[in-house]
Amino acid sequence: MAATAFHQAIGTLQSHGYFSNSGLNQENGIASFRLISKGLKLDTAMLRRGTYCSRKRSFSVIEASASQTTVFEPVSSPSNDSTSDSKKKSNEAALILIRHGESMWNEKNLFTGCVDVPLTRKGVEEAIEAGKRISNIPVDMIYTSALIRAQMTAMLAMTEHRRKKVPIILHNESEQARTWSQIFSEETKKQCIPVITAWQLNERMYGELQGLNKQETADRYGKEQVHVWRRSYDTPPPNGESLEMCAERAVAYFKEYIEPQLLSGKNVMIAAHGNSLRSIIMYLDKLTSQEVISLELSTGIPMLYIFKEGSFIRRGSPVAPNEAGVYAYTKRLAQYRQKLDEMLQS
Ligand SMILES: O=C(O)[C@H](O)COP(=O)(O)O
Repeated sequence: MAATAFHQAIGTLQSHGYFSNSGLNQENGIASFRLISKGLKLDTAMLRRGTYCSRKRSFSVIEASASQTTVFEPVSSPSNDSTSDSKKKSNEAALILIRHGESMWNEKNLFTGCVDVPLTRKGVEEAIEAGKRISNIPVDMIYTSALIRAQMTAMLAMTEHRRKKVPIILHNESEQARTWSQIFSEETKKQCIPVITAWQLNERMYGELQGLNKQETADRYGKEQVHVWRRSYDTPPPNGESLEMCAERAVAYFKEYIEPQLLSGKNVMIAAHGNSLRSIIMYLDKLTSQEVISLELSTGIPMLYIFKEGSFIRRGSPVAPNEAGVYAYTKRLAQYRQKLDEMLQS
């Protein structure tokens, strides 16, 4: 039955000119075809037999691909529901930065860098505690590195958010990943927060120090030399990245992809790493290469910035979900908190 319906759907699409002459190549129940739709040449879409049999669903798959949308458009929170461009420019937006919770190699005091290690139980608890602290602050989009310790931190923190939107990691690594992760309910999409993973936000690559014990390394090379490798701006560890080299990818990504979202009024959380975040904070706070040496970030502590008219105002770390100070920072945060209270009391 599914096969027949599948062929009917494909036939319908074919009759509407959705296919080029390449036709269909059906193996193992997978039909791969080139789509020519609405003048847009679409990448080959992979459809699994029986999943997209209904004609409507096939069109929705194509429309989604045609518009090249991500899985869903982030819905702006009450605090920034303005639409006109001029209002967007005056929008405030909250930016939350959070270094991942304690990792298993933090616990062992090993240099980690780009090695993909998970959180410890303490790191999980730190992430949940961080979520409590930001539970009343609006989050419309989440960016994490490609490393699991940052992704775990973001997802665990959001379990504590009072808005109860569902963070969903976007999969754009292939057309199939994009197609197979489609959401077919507009209402459900509104209850989701897109999570974008970016290697550019990965921890600085620690080169030949990765996996070495930090104390043993200091004993071997000297405390001063290790401090220079760990905290200086332009001195890389052996065959690794300096903070400057890390900034060249992390800050560039922030400026190109994250800052435009803030400018449009989207509230953003970034879950990343000690050094990739140091490089971003150096940009936000306009620190010199001398000042950044003393910048240290603890694991799992959220930091709040308010982005307004192109400037970043550092607001420190909310120490509690009901900390009055957090909501005194801007009217919009106070309004959002009030709407949350009303929504949860109704
Ligand atoms: O990569 C690591 O080892 C940690 O994430 C940060 O290490 P650091 O505090 O030595 O920069």
